[in-house]
Amino acid sequence: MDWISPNSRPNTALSLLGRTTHTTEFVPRVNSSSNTPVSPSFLNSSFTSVSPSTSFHPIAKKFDEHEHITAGVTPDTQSPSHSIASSPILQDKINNSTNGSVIVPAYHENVGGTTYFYQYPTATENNIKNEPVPSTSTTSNDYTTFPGKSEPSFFVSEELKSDIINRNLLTLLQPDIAQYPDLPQEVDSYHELFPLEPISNQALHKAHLGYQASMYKATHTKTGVHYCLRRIHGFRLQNVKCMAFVEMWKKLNHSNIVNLKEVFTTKAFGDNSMIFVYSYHPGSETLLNKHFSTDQPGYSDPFTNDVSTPRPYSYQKNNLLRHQQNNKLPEPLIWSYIIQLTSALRLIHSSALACRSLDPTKIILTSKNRLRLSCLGVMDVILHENNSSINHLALVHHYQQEDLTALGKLVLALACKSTVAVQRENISTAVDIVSRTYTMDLRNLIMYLLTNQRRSVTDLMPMIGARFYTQLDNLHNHIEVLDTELCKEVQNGRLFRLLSKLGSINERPEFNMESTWSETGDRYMLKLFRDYVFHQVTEEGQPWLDMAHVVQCLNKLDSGAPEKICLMSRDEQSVLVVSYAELKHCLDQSFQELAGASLLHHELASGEENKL
Ligand SMILES: Nc1ncnc2c1ncn2[C@@H]1O[C@H](COP(=O)(O)OP(=O)(O)OP(=O)(O)O)[C@@H](O)[C@H]1O
Repeated sequence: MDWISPNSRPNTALSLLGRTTHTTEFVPRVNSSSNTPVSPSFLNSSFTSVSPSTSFHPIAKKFDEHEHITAGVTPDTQSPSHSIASSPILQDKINNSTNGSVIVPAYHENVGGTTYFYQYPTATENNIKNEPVPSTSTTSNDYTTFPGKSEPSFFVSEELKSDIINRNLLTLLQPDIAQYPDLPQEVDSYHELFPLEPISNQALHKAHLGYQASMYKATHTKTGVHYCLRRIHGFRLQNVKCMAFVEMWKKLNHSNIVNLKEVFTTKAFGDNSMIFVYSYHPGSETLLNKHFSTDQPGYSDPFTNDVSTPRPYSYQKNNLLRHQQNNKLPEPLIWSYIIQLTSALRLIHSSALACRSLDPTKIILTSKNRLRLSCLGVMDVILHENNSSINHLALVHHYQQEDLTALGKLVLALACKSTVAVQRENISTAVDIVSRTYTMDLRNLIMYLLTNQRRSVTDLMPMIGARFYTQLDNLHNHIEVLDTELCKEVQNGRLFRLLSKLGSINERPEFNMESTWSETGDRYMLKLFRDYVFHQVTEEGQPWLDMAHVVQCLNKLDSGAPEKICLMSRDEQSVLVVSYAELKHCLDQSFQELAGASLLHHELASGEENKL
C-alpha cells in the first residue's frame, strides 16, 4: 500500500474519480472490452459474467491511473462513448434486431392414426373441416411454459420474484380470530389453521360422498412446515383396515400428485373429523375454477340450454361451433394437461391403486400450468368405511377403468370448455365439436377413453406421441431459466455475506472498550472503501449510483484482486493507494476479531448458564 502526500496527489477529488457522463444503470454490464487487463483471480471467480471491463469504469480506470498518480499526472476523464458501447441493454437490442426467428417447417408422420413428430403452429391445428378458422381469443402464446430469457439483470426476474413473494405471502397468512372464532388452536400436531375456502355451515354442502369437507392451511408445530388439511366432517372411523390404503398412498411421490403425509381422526373441531394431511401448494386453484368458473368475466357454459327459447338443433350446433371458435383452449395446453394427468395415473395404476377423484374440483393448478391430483386416498377411506364387506383390492381394476373414463370426460369437458358437455345426452354433439375444432389425435384419445373396452393408461402413450418431446423441451427450457435466476441469487448471497461483514465493521461505535476501533488501522481503510463503493458523487456533487460499480468492487474485494484503487479521506487531505487483496486481508482480519469476541461471549454466557 502506498501513501501519497496531498501535494503530490492528482487534482482529482473523490467527485472526479472517473466521473464521466456515464449513465446510471442498475443492470449488469456485458463484456465489451477485449483489451482489458483482468486479474487472473478475478477471472477465476464465479462472477466473470459481470464485466471486469476497465475501459469505462472508474475503478478500473483507477488501476490504469495508478502509475500516473504516483507520478503526479492527472488522469484524463472518461470518454462517454465507452460507456455507451458497454451498455448491455444497448448490446442486447442490437443482438435482437439481427436475430430473426427461424421458421422450422412442420413434419407429420401418421402411423395407425397416431401422429409422430408433431408441431404446434396454430394454422394446422385449428383446422375446422373446410371452414376458415377465426382467431381464438386466447392464443397458444398465453400458455408458454417458460417466460424465456429477459433483459440482463443482477436480480431474479420480476415475474419470478412476484410469484415467489406471492406464494410466501399466502403461506404466511394468519387467520382472523374474529372471523373464524370456532377454529381450534391446535389439531393434533398442527396449529395456525387457515381456511382455504369459506367454511359452509350448511349441512347440505356435502362434497365427499355425503360428507361435508373443508380445507385448511396449517403449520406443523415441531417442524414449522406448512401443510394442507382436508377435513371430513362428522366421520367416525370404525374399521382401521382402510389404513392399508393410506400407507400405500403415502409412498407415492410424483410431480403431478399432491403428496399424502398422514391421516388421523380428531375431536378438535367439536365433532368426529377425519383429517387428511397433504403437502401445501400455495396459490393453487382448481381446474374447475380456472377453466369452467362462471365467476370468470365472459365465461358461460355453451352447452347450457336456454330452455325458455327452444331452437332447432342445427341452430344450436352452429351456436356451439361459433362459441367454440372464440373460446376454445389452445390444443397444446390440453395435451400438456393430458401428459401430466396420464403421468400421474400411470404411477397410481402401477401401484395397484386408483385415483377415484379425477374431477375438475380435485385437480389443482399452480403457476406455469402445473397440475396435481389433490384428493388422493379420501375415496378409498370413505368408501371402504361405507362398504367394509367389499374386497376393495379386488375391485381396483374396475376403479382404474373408471379413472380412464373420468379422464376421457375431463378431456372432453376441457376441449368444449363445458362441464355439461360430458352429460350423456350431450356427448355425441361434444365429440363432433371436438372433431371439427381440434386434431383427430385428440378426438381419437377421447373416443378411446370413452369406449367400454378394457383400456390401459399405457395405451395412451403412443397417442400422445411426439408431444412428449415438446413437453420435455418446455420443461428443460424452464429449468434453464430458473437455473440462470438461481445462479444470480447464489452470487447475490455471496455478496450479501460480504456486505454483512463490512456492515458489522464499518462505523462500529466501540469494540473491546476501544471507541475508535472502527476508525483506525485496517478498519479505516474499510471505511474509505465503503465510501468509494457507495458514496461516489458526480462533479456537481450529486449522488452517482451505479449497481455495476458496486457489484464489480465487491467482487474484486471478494476475490482479493491485485488491482489497486485510490481511496480518498473525507477531508480530501490524503489519498491511499491500496489493492483489493490488501482490503480483503483487512476485512478478514477485522471480522475475525469481531467473530472471535462474539464466540468468546457465547462460550462465557453458556458457561455461566451451566454453572447455574
Ligand atoms: N394441496 C393443496 N395446497 C394448497 N391449496 C389447495 C390444496 N388442495 C386444494 N387446495 C385449494 O383449496 C381449495 C378447496 O379445495 P377443494 O378440493 O375442496 O375444492 P372445491 O372446489 O372446494 O371442492 P369441493 O366442492 O369438493 O369442496 C381450492 O381453492 C384449492 O385450490
